[in-house]
Amino acid sequence: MADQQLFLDGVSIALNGRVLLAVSHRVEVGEVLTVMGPSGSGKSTLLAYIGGFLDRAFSATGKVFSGAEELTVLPAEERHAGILFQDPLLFPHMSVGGNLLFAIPPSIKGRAARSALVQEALEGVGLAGAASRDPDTLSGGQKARVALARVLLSAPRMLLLDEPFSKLDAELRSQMRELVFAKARTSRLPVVLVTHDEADAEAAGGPVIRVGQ
Ligand SMILES: Nc1ncnc2c1ncn2[C@@H]1O[C@H](COP(=O)(O)OP(=O)(O)OP(=O)(O)O)[C@@H](O)[C@H]1O
Repeated sequence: MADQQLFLDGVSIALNGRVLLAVSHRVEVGEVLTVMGPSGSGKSTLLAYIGGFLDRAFSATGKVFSGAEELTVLPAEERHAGILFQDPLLFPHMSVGGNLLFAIPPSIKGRAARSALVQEALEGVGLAGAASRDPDTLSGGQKARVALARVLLSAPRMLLLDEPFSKLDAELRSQMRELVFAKARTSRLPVVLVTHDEADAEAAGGPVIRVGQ
């Protein structure tokens, strides 16, 4: 289901009768659309609308398409949005491999096939051999890589990034950006990135939308 452009068709989101943001944009495969704006301007809310988990406090109009398919008529679990937040949100009671196995769609059967996908995903983020590790023993940067591997294994149609680099120090941050954007290109996924950091927008290299100004 990758390889589909993401189309935000006249999306407008309001809170208590006031429009927070309005966006119309086609995000191409491998492209990163960066959304910037002050705190409270509705950036995370836009990702929630795309992903299908908008809180009822908001009212929204406009459609979201993945290729020709309208997502806004589908429940969140059928939209296949891959989301990364500030926090990697790994399950602490599972090994790294367990966290990754959990994300693989059930349509992929067979223990050996699933296990091979986990190994491949870990190699792809520079963590070969980490499957048996306990997430609590990983550094912040390593956890972020596991979260990336996990979201890619879930066969998403797009990546929605809610400040996923903001807790990393400068060097890790720049490495992680490059890795995420490279994976989006090779996995043929459109990306929406929410950030406060101009350097993120620059590294993303795509269009930038400024909201709440
Ligand atoms: N569940 C909710 N019910 C009511 N208001 C909410 C709810 N969630 C967020 N808000 C409000 O909606 C507005 C937009 O919030 P949102 O989290 O989208 O902003 P943001 O631009 O992502 O901010 P930040 O940069 O601080 O993460 C804010 O004024 C926030 O207080």
